[in-house]
Amino acid sequence: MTAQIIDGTAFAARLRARIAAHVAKLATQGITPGLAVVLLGEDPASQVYVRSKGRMTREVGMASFEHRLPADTPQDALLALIAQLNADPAVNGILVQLPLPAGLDEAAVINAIAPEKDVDGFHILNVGRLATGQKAMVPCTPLGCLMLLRDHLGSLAGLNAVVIGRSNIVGKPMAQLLLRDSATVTIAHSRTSDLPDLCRRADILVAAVGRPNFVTGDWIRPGATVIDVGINRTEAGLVGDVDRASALQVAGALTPVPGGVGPMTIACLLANTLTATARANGLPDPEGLTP
Ligand SMILES: Nc1nc2c(c(=O)[nH]1)N[C@@H](CN(C=O)c1ccc(C(=O)N[C@@H](CCC(=O)O)C(=O)O)cc1)CN2
Repeated sequence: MTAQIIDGTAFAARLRARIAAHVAKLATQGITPGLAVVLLGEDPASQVYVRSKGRMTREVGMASFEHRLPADTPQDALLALIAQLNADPAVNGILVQLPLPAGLDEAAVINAIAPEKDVDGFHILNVGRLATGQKAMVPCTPLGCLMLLRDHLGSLAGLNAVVIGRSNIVGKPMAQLLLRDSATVTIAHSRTSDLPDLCRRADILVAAVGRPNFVTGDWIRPGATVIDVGINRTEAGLVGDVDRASALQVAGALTPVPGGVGPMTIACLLANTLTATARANGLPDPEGLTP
């Protein structure tokens, strides 16, 4: 068997085109969605992501506000900037690029963002809303994975899903979204016993562990849909958490790295910014952009 490659780059481009059409419609009502991105320090990968976010925000017709601060910015100054963005009516979405430099309290920073502008979906209120099935802002990477899964599989109801990784950014919200779609969900992690055997029972396998080529073909149930969230920079270049060559022989479908989940992250950030703008203006949620 040779797995189908799920083309996240193409899907994300179509999603951004739909978002641009929504933004153009809002412009006729005098509304321009605004996204503020805050970057602290000089982490090279974060700089690339923030630059891409700014470019794609402008490409869909939204206003982009970039705030670049030194790595040694005191927490008080960062919280003061967030308070200013919370109060700014031109800003509908606020994102603080992670990871933060050492010494800053990530939870305090995230929870200082107004929940309705928290387009990352990391604020404790949005986490709780997602967990209890209420209207929330949903983290971008898992939302992108869900869109790819629904597009490929249709209904996820009754399918066995295994999520490897329990991070707040990907693993936990991914599990919540799969559960919401009536999959039977197991979250696995470094202490899970007999992980390969557990994975072999999965119709949907999501790998979000941050270890290059961790999941090999012999862990995969024949025909399973495999979502690779890993972005690992190695001497061999950028690789995922899934060993592509062996996985392709067994899986039914696989997201590649690069070009799978990664591009969906920024497209879903724009989707969330549009959703936040619609809600701020008392308009219905744009169709197909929220779970
Ligand atoms: N505040 C946040 N910080 C971080 C998030 C996030 O969602 N919110 N996620 C990641 C980084 N990230 C966006 O910020 C991100 C990662 C990867 C990609 C992407 O397009 N990847 C490409 C490869 C690009 C490359 O060469 O590096 C791909 O997989 O095809 C976009 C955004 C951590 N921080």
